[in-house]
Amino acid sequence: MADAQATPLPSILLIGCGKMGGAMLEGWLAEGLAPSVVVDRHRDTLPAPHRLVRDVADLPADFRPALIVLAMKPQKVAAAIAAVAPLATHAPVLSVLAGRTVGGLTDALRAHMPPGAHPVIIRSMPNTPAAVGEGMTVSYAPPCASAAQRALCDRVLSAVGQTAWVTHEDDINVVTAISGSGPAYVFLLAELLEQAGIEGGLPPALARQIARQTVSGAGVLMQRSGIDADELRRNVTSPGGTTQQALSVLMAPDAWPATLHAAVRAATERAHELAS
Ligand SMILES: NC(=O)c1ccc[n+]([C@@H]2O[C@H](COP(=O)([O-])OP(=O)(O)OC[C@H]3O[C@@H](n4cnc5c(N)ncnc54)[C@H](OP(=O)(O)O)[C@@H]3O)[C@@H](O)[C@H]2O)c1
Ligand code: PRO
Repeated sequence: MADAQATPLPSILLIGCGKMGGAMLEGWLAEGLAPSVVVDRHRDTLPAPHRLVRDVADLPADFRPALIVLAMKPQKVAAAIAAVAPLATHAPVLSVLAGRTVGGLTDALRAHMPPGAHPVIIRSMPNTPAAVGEGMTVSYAPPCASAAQRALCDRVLSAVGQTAWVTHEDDINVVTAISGSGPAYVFLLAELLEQAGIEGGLPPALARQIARQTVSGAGVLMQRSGIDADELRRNVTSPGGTTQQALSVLMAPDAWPATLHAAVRAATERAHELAS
């Protein structure tokens, strides 16, 4: 979260301002981003002094960002590489692309750089709660990244939530399957609870209200109390009561424990497949 004593947010080139790039940008704008440039085909407006362009071919010639953030779909990065390469000789590149490796991105950029030039790529996996300053971002910095470049990325990412670092790049794929994709699993839980309420005969508006507030209230309780999740679960579970009955279904070995582990494995494998 924002730290009043922290250094100001630097000037950024953000390429791709959709669900994830847009979520991070919300947080950065709220915290006073230095004059920056956003590249996106779909965004309509950006408050001054920031500049919005539709295509990397339209980057202002005078613009020298302190950090380049890649936030397009992994399959779309190739189209931006040639335009990014000249800027990446001066500024580190923070990639939030699922699966794409530091080595793959480095090779792609170097193909458009003078001989001997070496871009610095920091690979991060944020999540969309960044939009409200409650993100979780885990990053990997290769050995060629300086302490200052790493600190710069941490400053930018910690403006939109919590940060952590891993020392093995491969761990980012598991992180992707848990905290990167994880908000979707939680939102699915809210959807299913709402549907169950409607099927149980509740008015739809009430089913929606209780599902949403239960998911968000439980999250806030977990965060503020610092109590372990299993203890918080036991606090809800009266012996012989309703919760125990429900949990005997959900916690059966072939139910949530198996399903969630299989889901995380599937997402991790997909992150590996996207690697290049
Ligand atoms: N969504 C998440 O929860 C999440 C979490 C962690 C990481 N990520 C990563 O973040 C990246 C973006 O995901 P997203 O869900 O935010 O995708 P998204 O909503 O599709 O946003 C990407 C945006 O970038 C635009 N774009 C891509 N290349 C461009 C270019 N060369 N010039 C101008 N605009 C360009 C896209 O426009 P077009 O559609 O027209 O190309 C789109 O508006 C992915 O690599 C993903 O792995 C996402
Ligand atoms: N969204 C991206 C995906 O689904 C990466 C994590 C969350 O691939």
